[in-house]
Amino acid sequence: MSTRVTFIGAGNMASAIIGGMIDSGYSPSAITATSPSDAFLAPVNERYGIHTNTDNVAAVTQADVVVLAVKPQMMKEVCEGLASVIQRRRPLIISVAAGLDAATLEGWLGGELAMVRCMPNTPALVGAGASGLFANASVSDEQRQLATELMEAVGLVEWVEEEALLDAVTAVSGSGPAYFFLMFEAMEEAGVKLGLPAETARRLAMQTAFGAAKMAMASDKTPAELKQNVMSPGGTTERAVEHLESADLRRILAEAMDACAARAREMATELSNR
Ligand SMILES: NC(=O)C1=CN([C@@H]2O[C@H](COP(=O)(O)OP(=O)(O)OC[C@H]3O[C@@H](n4cnc5c(N)ncnc54)[C@H](O)[C@@H]3O)[C@@H](O)[C@H]2O)C=CC1
Ligand SMILES: O=C(O)[C@@H]1CCC=N1
Repeated sequence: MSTRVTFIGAGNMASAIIGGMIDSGYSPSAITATSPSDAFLAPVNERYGIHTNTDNVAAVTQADVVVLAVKPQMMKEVCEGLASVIQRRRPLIISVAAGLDAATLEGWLGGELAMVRCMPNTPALVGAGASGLFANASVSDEQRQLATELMEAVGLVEWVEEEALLDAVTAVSGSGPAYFFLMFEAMEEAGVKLGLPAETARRLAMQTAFGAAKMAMASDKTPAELKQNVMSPGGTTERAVEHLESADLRRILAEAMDACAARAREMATELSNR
């Protein structure tokens, strides 16, 4: 029998992981998602044919794995409501919440548990996610393997051995899709100013990002070498890249990612003191 997975929350991140799991062959009948309102559940039910439930406690009574996928601000209330059934049943807990540490979640869930913290990203929806995972000391090798299999169903998995490094993962890949979407918006706008139809500029920008990522992943060369290969001496790319470097794109990105990781730490403090 396949592992029964219950998602608490059926929003962007849960739907992305569920969609990816189903595309990669997970049985919809082994997956349940919850939300307080049927309005959120109807789309995942119709789209994926999974079980849905507005009652969190009922939804975890048969679960082998419980994925906590509500907003960090909702997590305390949700965990406290689940504590007794979770302590009785002791499933593997996987939390995808940004900035909430395992010890705080265990406290809200009534005590020591096997817990994996996962920082996924929304491209999980198309099987191209990137997740950073951390396991607390109660997680067995078998459970680690289970978490790896679950998240590998929706993309790349990288384990980190220090929980604090999940904030760095958040800065790189958890929030990272938004940086690239921003680039698409900006490249489309700039392409339109140069005379292209918006749709043409958007398609070209997206295909270029896709091609660059695919090529970099398949190549033995470093990104610096691949960049150099595009930059003919005295040519067009050189001019553009010089402009990006002198406008300090690297510093801007580093500062944005520092701010992201700092916000994850700040959320941890704010939320654990509630
Ligand atoms: N959106 C993203 O790109 C990423 C989000 N995350 C994390 O995923 C978690 C969820 O974020 P999103 O999916 O973006 O939020 P969302 O707002 O799209 O989804 C939250 C879901 O929780 C449900 N919910 C609210 N109260 C509930 C309750 N009492 N019981 C059960 N369900 C309840 C809502 O109905 C909704 O379906 C957050 O903790 C976030 O930090 C992590 C990585 C990336
Ligand atoms: O913005 C957020 O807080 C969540 C966590 C990483 C991506 N989205």
